[in-house]
Amino acid sequence: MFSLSSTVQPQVTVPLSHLINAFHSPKSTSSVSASVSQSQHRDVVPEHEAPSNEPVLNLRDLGLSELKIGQIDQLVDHLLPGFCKGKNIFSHWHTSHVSAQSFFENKYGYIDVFNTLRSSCLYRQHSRTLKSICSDLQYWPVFIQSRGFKTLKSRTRRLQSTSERLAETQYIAPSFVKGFLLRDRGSDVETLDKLMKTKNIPEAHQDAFKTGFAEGFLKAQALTQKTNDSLRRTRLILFVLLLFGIYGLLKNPFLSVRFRTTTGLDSAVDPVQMKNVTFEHVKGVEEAKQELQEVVEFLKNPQKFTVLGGKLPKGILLVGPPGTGKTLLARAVAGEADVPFYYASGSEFDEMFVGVGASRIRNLFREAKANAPCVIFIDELDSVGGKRIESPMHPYSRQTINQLLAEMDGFKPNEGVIIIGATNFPEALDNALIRPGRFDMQVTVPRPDVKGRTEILKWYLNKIKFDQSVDPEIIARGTVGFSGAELENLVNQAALKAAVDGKEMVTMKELEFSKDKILMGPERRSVEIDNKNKTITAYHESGHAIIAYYTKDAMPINKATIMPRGPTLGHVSLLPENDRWNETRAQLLAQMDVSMGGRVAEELIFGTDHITTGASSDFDNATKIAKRMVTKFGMSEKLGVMTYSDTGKLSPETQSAIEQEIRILLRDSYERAKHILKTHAKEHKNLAEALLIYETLDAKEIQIVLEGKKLELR
Ligand SMILES: Nc1ncnc2c1ncn2[C@@H]1O[C@H](COP(=O)(O)OP(=O)(O)OP(=O)(O)O)[C@@H](O)[C@H]1O
Ligand SMILES: [Zn+2]
Repeated sequence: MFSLSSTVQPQVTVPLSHLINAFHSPKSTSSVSASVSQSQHRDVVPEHEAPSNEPVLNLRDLGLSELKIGQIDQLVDHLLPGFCKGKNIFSHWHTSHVSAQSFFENKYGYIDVFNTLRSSCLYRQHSRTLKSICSDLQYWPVFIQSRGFKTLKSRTRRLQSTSERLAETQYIAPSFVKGFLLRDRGSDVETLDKLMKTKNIPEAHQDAFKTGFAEGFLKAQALTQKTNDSLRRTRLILFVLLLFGIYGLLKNPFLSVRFRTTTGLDSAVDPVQMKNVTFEHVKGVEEAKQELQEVVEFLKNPQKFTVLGGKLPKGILLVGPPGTGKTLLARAVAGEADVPFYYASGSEFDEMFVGVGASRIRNLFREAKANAPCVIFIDELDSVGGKRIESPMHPYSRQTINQLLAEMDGFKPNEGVIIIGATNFPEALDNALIRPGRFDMQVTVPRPDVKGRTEILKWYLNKIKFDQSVDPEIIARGTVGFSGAELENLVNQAALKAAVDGKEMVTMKELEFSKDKILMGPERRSVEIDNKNKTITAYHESGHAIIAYYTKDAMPINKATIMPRGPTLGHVSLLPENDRWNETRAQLLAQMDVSMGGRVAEELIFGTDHITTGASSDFDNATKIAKRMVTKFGMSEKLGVMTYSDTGKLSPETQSAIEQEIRILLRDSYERAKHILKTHAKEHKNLAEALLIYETLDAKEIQIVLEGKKLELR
């Protein structure tokens, strides 16, 4: 039955919820008539509004929280004699709230405070759930004065026992799960009622039962607190992980490049130890290697050079076309001297953001100086050290180059830092960079000559399996103007071709094939060329070959083919015996004659009406040679030994004189070619027919055909 002592628990706020439970319990556990009376009562009460300025106090404030089981019963009995037996008050009177109260007052001589309390708080909004009412009544409106009593001792004991029990509960399930399970306090209160009813708990045990229930509630509260703590901890851990994640992403090479780009903080390049690259790896650039040898000596033993007070260059500028081995040489210098090698590309310093390029240069030099002796290599120096022109594309280039100049001035020549710069356009460099004290030593790295090309080809051929019949010199002769990188690529392509064809070794055929592919583009085997066009091409190409063969100063023939390749339908290749440093007038005229051979052949064999467009590039070539002979080489009697650079600015007379001379040279060449082809019409026909059968003929085969011998069938 109603018992305050059993519901009030020694904890600050909790007992109030249970107090509601206590108020609620007579209703739910009383007889049917009692509940009827209450429901009617509730019907009436809603019109009644409790005073809004009710003083509110919790049980602790009232001192009731410290009461032991049974003590509150006594207290209530004392204050309200007969209250505990007074259920008939609620059940027998079908009166309004006000009259019920005054009746009570008349009968007992004091106001029924509990009725007031019930009417103002509990039943004011009867449609609300028990749970919400419980939360409303965290505080108990009080109309009577009361004194509380507590002892420190009892309080300590209570706290102890609470924490002990809490600890027990914690091990049962994860705290956040408990938090969820125990959050619904309202339903707990309801459950207590039901439990009391359904379990038929004897009156003697009800106190203990309720105490236990209240303690459970306390644990739930403590667990909720614990859940909040653990959630906070989880959030903190997630935040720390997020920070780590962001840091990790920034360390990622791809993103860090972006990071560097925007901040320029970490721009120095890690040094690379270049032991495995030596001068032995760089072929065909003997002069450059000799010049760099003294730098290697200096890096190995700086004292030897400084004892006599001599100064070595701070900067060395490697000048040469792309792919000729400038980077390789710089690496070889570091490798020979066994010092760290710092690589930086000029374009890395070319930044849109102010100060970034300059700060990178600073970082690079700072690191290098700390690791001297060493080599700093700046590739594409022109992109950082170009002339300091104001350009919207490179707004801060001035700053960067100034920083580079300052850094180069900033260390003594004997500190052991050697800066090697490389460029394809030395003329584009800022003059301040190439004055003595900066890049004051220039080393030219030219395209390799035929000897150099042969060496480079041998070097790379030795890295693959090749047939003994391979003659690197022949390939070298046919690859005039190739750089080291292009020759390396040629050998590699030949190896790939051999692999595709299922061969065990690379032969001359694959090397020739890859040379033509690089020079003229890939073969177009799939192209269907009709017989008529094939025949025209065969006579056209044999025309070139016949002129080359029968002209004294023409280059030796290497090969003739009617296999379409790149934009051409066929071609004849000629090989100089050696790289030509100079060309004679006779050689130039011979080249023009060979070019004319194609068109002359078409005209002689098929007639003027059937000449084709296929000779246009031949004429281009011949015209260029004739023009240079007249305007540059002083090889025209009429115009004399004089150069004419900008023909557009010349007087009309001079212009027409130049034009006439070129015309005469070309016409004479055409006539000479015609004469040769008419003279060797038979050989011309034989060669064309052989080409139609074999598609490609090498130098030896051409010779056999032109000597009138039969070719062995392949
Ligand atoms: N003289 C050479 N001897 C051997 N290999 C060479 C030579 N020249 C070029 N190579 C090959 O070509 C590659 C590219 O050459 P490298 O990068 O040194 O040329 P580069 O002159 O620095 O070109 P760029 O001016 O384009 O930077 C080298 O790694 C090497 O494999
Ligand atoms: Zn031609």
